[in-house]
Amino acid sequence: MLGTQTIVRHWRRLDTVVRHLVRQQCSAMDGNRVTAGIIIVGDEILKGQTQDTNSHFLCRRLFALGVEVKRVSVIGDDLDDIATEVLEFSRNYTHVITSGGVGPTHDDMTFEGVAKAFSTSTAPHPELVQVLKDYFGPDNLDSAMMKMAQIPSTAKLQYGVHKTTGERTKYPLVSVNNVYMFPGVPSLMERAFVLLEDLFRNPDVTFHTEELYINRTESSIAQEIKTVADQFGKSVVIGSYPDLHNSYYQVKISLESTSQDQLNKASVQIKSSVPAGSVVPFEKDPVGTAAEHVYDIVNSKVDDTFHTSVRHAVSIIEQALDKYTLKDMCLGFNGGKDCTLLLHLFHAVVQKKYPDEIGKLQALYIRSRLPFPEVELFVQQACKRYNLELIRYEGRIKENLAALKDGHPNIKAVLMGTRKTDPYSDHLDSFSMTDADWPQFMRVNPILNWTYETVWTFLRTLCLPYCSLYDHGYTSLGSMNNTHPNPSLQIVDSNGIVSYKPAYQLLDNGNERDGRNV
Ligand SMILES: Cc1cc2nc3c(=O)[nH]c(=O)nc-3n(C[C@H](O)[C@H](O)[C@H](O)COP(=O)(O)OP(=O)(O)OC[C@H]3O[C@@H](n4cnc5c(N)ncnc54)[C@H](O)[C@@H]3O)c2cc1C
Ligand SMILES: [Co+2]
Ligand SMILES: [K+]
Ligand SMILES: [Mg+2]
Repeated sequence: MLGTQTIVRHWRRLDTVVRHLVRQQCSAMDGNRVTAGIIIVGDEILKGQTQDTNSHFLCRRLFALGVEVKRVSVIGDDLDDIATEVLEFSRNYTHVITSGGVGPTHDDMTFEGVAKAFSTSTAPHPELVQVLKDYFGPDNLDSAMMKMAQIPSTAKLQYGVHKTTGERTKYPLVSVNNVYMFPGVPSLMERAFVLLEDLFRNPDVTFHTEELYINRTESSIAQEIKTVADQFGKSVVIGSYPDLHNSYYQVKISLESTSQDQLNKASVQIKSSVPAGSVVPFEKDPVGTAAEHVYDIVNSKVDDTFHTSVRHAVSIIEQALDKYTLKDMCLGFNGGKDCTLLLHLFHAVVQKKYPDEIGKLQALYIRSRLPFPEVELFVQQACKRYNLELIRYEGRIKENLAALKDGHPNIKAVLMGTRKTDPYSDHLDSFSMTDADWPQFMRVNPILNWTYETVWTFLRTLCLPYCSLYDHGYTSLGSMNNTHPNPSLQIVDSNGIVSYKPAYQLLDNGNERDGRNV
């Protein structure tokens, strides 16, 4: 006798085989092609009041998923036009993606248009009604909003899944047959698409990609890149993206191909045609790879100043983590280069010690009287990047440390980016209690003996983001009223125009604080 489970198992296997055969058959018929048509819906686009950027976004993403976009159509908010276009696209392409016309106002007609294309009508979808209630709150739900739940009777709701958290999105996408109806607002459309893109992926096409980072202006290399792009034609798609605010490169060149071999050839070609030394190493995700890269340095056999400094700092942070829990500790963070590198080391050590559940690091930011907006912005960005719990005060350090004692009695130790060359710091040890007349905290100083040069070697070899002021000649940051670019970095061109070299080019360690009055 066969048990139920066995039958189910056999049935599943048979099902898999059948599916496989069907897929092979289909692939043979259409040569593994997955196609798409995009319909952009909106009067405002046809009138030139809004520029359509959604089709560009969709084309780029679909291409990367191995989907051939065959046609993009822009139509107005007209029921019959929508119905006609959707029906035709639906017959001709594997996937149809519409953008726009799914909102609550009278001119949003995509759902009705799609219903008409498939000879059905719209009706309130109970699950979507509930979603709308949860999303907007039952009190904010007027009849106009309820219109968004009026969808074709044969519609399906597609929920996206966040790739990192595995969480399901709150708001679903509506689809009928092979037609997927996205919102028109670019940020909403992009977010929804990214989470649902597996619906469209062509499993038979693999895209190989590479990115090259070049520290020259885009115009100075444009001709060389064009020559390579022309030579490889459609076999390697080459894109060029300037970045005006990156500390490491000026242009990102992206290469995409279905052939790894062709991709490699194009990459070699580009590297040999741009000026020597202009292709720079760049790490896109320094935070995610922090532990890996930091411990590579720690475990390497090299014994120069840089490696010894990193090794020593890591061991101090590890000792601190043996003595204190994450809740007992915070990092003194004011956006400067020293605590920026320390933040990275701290993150790396915690990532290594608790790989599964990296807790939130606490950071203490005592905002100065006149902070640079660049510093404020950088602190915000760092919080996001490293997922920091920011404790923020304003004014004098000593008074705010007293406030910290009251407000956060759990905090016993503060990691600090102090170096011996800082004022009043040459007597400090790796672990030093605050002075007797200060609120009592253990100051943990992992980088006391680091030199200016080592600080920059660390930041730059790990491609860490740092406050943009350092790229404009500032070498030490205080308040706006007492900090200037460092005079030894000044350059004056033949027209008398003054500019400053970046901080990491300062040669003499002795004059790091020359741009500060205090
Ligand atoms: C937690 C803490 C404890 C201190 N204890 C003492 C003490 O016992 N005796 C004493 O005389 N002075 C103490 N100070 C003041 C300290 O010595 C410096 O005056 C102050 O850090 C500014 O120094 P700087 O500009 O030379 O160095 P910076 O290079 O600006 O600062 C050194 C490091 O201090 C931390 N830090 C500096 N300013 C801030 C800020 N606004 N918010 C958060 N973190 C900051 C950062 O980790 C930074 O890397 C303390 C400061 C802090 C933040
Ligand atoms: Co700038
Ligand atoms: K740049
Ligand atoms: Mg400093």
